[in-house]
Amino acid sequence: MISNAFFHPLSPIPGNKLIASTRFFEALLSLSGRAHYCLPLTHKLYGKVVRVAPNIVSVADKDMIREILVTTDYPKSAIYQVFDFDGHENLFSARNKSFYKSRRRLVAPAFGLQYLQSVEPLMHKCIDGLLQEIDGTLDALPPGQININSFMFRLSLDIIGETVFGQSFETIKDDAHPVPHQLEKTIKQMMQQTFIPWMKYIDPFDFSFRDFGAACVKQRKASGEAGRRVDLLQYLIDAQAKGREDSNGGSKHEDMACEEFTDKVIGIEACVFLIAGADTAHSVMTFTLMFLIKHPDKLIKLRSELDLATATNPCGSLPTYEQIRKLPYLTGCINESMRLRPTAALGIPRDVDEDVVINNYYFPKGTTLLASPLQLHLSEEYFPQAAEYIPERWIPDESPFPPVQDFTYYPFSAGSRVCIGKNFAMMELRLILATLVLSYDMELVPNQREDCVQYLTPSLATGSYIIKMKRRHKE
Ligand code: HEM
Repeated sequence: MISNAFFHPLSPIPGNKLIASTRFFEALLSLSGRAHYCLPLTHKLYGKVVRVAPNIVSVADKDMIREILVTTDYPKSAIYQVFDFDGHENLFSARNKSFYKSRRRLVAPAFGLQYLQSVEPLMHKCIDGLLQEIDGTLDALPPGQININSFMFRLSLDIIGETVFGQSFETIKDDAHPVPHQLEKTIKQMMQQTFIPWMKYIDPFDFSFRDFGAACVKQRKASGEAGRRVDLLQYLIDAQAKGREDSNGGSKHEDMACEEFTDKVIGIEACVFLIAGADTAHSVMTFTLMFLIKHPDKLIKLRSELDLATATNPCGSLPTYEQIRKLPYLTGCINESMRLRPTAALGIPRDVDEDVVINNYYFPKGTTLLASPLQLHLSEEYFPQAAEYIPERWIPDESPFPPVQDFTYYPFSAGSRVCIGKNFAMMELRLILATLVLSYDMELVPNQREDCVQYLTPSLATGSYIIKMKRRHKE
């Protein structure tokens, strides 16, 4: 510990010597889900670049973040190995850049705006199911108190089920489907085994959800032309077929990833979308509603914008994406929520692959750099009144503040490894928020706990946020 604290090549980096000398505190805070409370404090005490474990440095300097994520684009950290579900890298876990490039090229068009618009009816179907369940709960449980956190969690799972696996998990109706439970357990195990690797011998991963992914691929293929659907699974299956065709035709696909794009691999990538796409959207949705309910003036303003945009819709019909996708206040409300509660609050880990000096700091090969969004998102220097929820700051004509600077805000990461599901997520978030705000009057239920735990994503420590909801009757 003494050697780590005082004689390690990273010891000149500011930070608490005791914390920096061992992984104990990192493990303690991460496993308790409370590290996000300490990280800002550490930066406040020691500055924008802070050593937080023997080999790990948290960085909250926008120019260094650009260097780490974009300019040099350091590879993802070895920590991601824990996401190699079958011992092979996948889109999320890939550290090998050439493998990653070819896999992303194969998968990315499925997340292009054009293709995504074709999955809109599937999202609508799930959102419609949500409204029915909320209405049912409101009828059954006057005075209309709803745990919106639970509804958002279940809805985000169902949307991924419907759009990625070709079948909803129907969690909005009941908790019976095994996959979400297996997934929750596996994520907990992953966190644990990042710090305590030998736990894998005592509590091995439950990989049954991986078999579910493969079974969905098999089932889709077996159903032939009649079973075709416009969803992400179909896109991946078609991409596989196209890759094989190219190879057979002599014009062998330039990348190896196609040949390796087996049914099993497609199933695993689908599970990756489930892990990366369900909890993230759930937490953003819950926090956005929470902020709006606590700021009724903002909620009224958002509703006016939505009412105007959907004025010609027949009563009871859901807003279409075309109607809402460019609404500035709707986007501002979501952006502002992701600023205050970024998903990757503990930082985006990248490994330095050779000895380097960045901004006069020396980092030996093997250092893990955490690009920390939380610190920048909450910085008064870049976001005046940083602790306040002010969606107007995202609308140039309305913002009382200077424009948001590059690399001070990156809720979806940045550079080559930016979230592939960003367009998907924004579409989902806009559709859900617009529908709820148009359909219900919502009110705060005071005196609830709002503290968060942060594992892969932030979530409410109690797992609950109750709001008062009432079906809206338009004047
Ligand atoms: C509001 C919702 C979302 C947020 C805030 C979010 C945020 C992020 C962030 C910060 C990363 C970088 C993580 C890292 O480097 O460790 C990421 C990566 C990723 N996200 Fe999202 N995400 C969201 C929704 C989704 C959805 C809906 C999907 C898929 C359906 C998805 C799929 C992925 C994948 C596959 C990656 C890895 C990309 C790569 O490494 O190239 N995300 N996301």
